[in-house]
Amino acid sequence: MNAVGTSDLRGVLRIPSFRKLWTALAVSSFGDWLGFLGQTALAASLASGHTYLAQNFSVGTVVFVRLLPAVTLAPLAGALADRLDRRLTMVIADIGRFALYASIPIVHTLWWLFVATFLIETLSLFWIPAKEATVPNLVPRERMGDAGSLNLLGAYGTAPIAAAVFALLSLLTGVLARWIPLFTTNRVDLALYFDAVTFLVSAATIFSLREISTHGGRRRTADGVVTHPSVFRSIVDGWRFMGQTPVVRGLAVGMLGAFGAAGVVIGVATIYVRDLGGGGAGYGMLFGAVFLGLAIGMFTGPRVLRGFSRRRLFGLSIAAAGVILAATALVHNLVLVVFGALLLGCCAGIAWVTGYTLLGLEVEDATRGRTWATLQSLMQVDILLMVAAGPFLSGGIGTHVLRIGDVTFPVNGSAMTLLFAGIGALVVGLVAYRQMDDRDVPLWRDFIDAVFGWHPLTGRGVATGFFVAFEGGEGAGKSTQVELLARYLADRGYEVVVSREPGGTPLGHRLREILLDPREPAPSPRAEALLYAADRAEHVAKVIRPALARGAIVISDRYVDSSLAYQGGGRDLSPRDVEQLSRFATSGLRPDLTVLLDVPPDEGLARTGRRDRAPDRLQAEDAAFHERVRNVFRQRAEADPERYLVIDARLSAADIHRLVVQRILPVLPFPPKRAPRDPLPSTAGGTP
Ligand SMILES: Nc1ncnc2c1ncn2[C@@H]1O[C@H](COP(=O)(O)OP(=O)(O)OP(=O)(O)O)[C@@H](O)[C@H]1O
Ligand SMILES: Cc1cn([C@H]2C[C@H](O)[C@@H](COP(=O)(O)O)O2)c(=O)[nH]c1=O
Repeated sequence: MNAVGTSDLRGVLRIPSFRKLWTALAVSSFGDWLGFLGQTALAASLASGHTYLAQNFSVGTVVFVRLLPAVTLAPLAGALADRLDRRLTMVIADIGRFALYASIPIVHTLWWLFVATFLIETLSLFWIPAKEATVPNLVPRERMGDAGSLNLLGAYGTAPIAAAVFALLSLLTGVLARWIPLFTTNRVDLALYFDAVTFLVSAATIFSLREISTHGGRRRTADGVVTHPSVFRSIVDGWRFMGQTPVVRGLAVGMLGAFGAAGVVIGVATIYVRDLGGGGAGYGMLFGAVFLGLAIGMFTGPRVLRGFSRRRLFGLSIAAAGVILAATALVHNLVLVVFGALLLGCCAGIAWVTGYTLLGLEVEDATRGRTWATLQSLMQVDILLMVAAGPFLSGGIGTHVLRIGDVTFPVNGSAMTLLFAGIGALVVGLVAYRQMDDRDVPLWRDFIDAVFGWHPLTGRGVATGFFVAFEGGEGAGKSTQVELLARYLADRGYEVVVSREPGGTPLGHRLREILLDPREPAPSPRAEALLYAADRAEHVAKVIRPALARGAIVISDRYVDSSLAYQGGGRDLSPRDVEQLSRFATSGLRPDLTVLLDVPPDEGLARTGRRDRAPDRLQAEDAAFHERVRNVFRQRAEADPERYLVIDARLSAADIHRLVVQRILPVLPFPPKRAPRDPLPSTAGGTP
């Protein structure tokens, strides 16, 4: 899976498991769009003998019941999806949707159409979070942006195809009706049967995908026992998790703000174009420009700004969309407005694909489904409210003329509403930016680095670097492997910075003595956690971030996971407290890869015992302590396989080194700055 080298979308599709999942997504999204067209057409046709109002009402009711499950049941479905076997959930949801779609033309009544539509959408609520939570398990971390773009293509690019197929099937039905009387009475039956089959195809594709994780948000206690939190507990956790994690909070604020503004735009766009003197064509052009901009933003934005911090990009693109929307609202010229709509769509596209990618990368596997579902339901309520509120506000403001001297300016409610929406998006974007900012590098420098690949003052390359942490119990062989890897990469021309915790800085060196020297008075567990955090804060600020900003590879002997394992597991402090402390110390900096050297504690301790110095404070802890430490390390790695490489540390040092090199080489995001000292060995990871 890691061997995908190029950055194009086809590269992601070369990952067989992701290709299958994507095929299922595209087929079932196609089915969704086709189903929407079929359901609304059938609703109109079943009410065709009634008044014009009744026909509208029945179509409106279908749309309403389609949205209802997402608004009311999404968090519950997300929480359940995290607890269920993902593959089975998707297969059952697809088979259910097949049966329900096929039943609609058979039962052929309005009430069953409503009930079946509700049930179909409820099943989709289980399918979507299971799929969302699966993607990061199949795609390497650095390809998540491409995977997000492809998923969007699968989800929305199938809409026009579905519309074309629907039109073709309607024509075909017209022809068939000459011979088969069944098709005379109803012209959408064939489309609905065809649609049902698409879900069977999706079910079969998912069924063959063995790589999908079968676990959900199961919790393990320190001794490895699996426990199941209640559904209620899962939902409460999901809400609390969203509120307490700055990145997810920033994501939620940004997405809700952006969708709210989009809802307002959708609500008042028709009136706005009419106010500008445009007709249907102008309206079409405006929407075409937004969608074209969205596509451009989604596909080119993440590539052009590849080195730019995703967290920064998310808030900034929303803020930029807000500025463009507000400026567009003040321009009374349809051509300029269409141009503004293109730029607006571009920023919205970047924001969407970045937010989607961040959700996959920053939210833990166990809570990803529920976070996504909670966000989705909030966004749907948000957009519905705003679509309704937009025209209401616009109508309330009415139309006025502003006179300054001899010059007059039309002040219309629609434009004012767009102006407010733009200002709202700007504020929300800036709030999200502040919540999520993860870099000390000034924004302008980050931007120039990302766009041009160099910095005009320093002449150095893109400020991304690569960060590897080695973790494991006592005597696992971390220092040995850090040294081997550093030498290997430096020989290949990379700038490598080797460091360790505690003790990677002068301050850290003094803290290390206090923390580990058994002659020093033992700090209380909380004080110990704070001292490790202080060491880390200094290490990140003075060593790691500056090196990454230069584009170096940083290799650290221990990092955050050691605190979670030793203080959170060994000392039994609250893992959440330790995690928050670490996040504060690192301002969210996470390794690109963590290599966990897993060794039974007695074996590792025996290795350290061969040294001629006395055991330090933590080495001197009892066997149960070290067993808890090992369990936490293993649980963390198990929960996030994309970020971890777990190696049995009982292998020889040379074998371990070869495995590390094999994993790391394909994922390094940049070539070495200078030519290698030796030619590369023919097999990755030549024995040291
Ligand atoms: N794969 C290996 N197999 C056997 N012995 C090893 C292996 N790797 C390292 N060693 C030996 O084990 C001892 C501990 O190695 P090292 O210092 O690299 O581990 P460490 O994880 O950094 O230890 P600590 O946690 O105490 O800092 C050293 O004597 C080293 O030579
Ligand atoms: C970073 C970190 C370390 N520890 C412990 C783990 C080890 O016992 C020592 C470091 O010793 P080493 O020889 O350098 O491996 O410190 C910890 O308890 N918490 C931490 O965050």
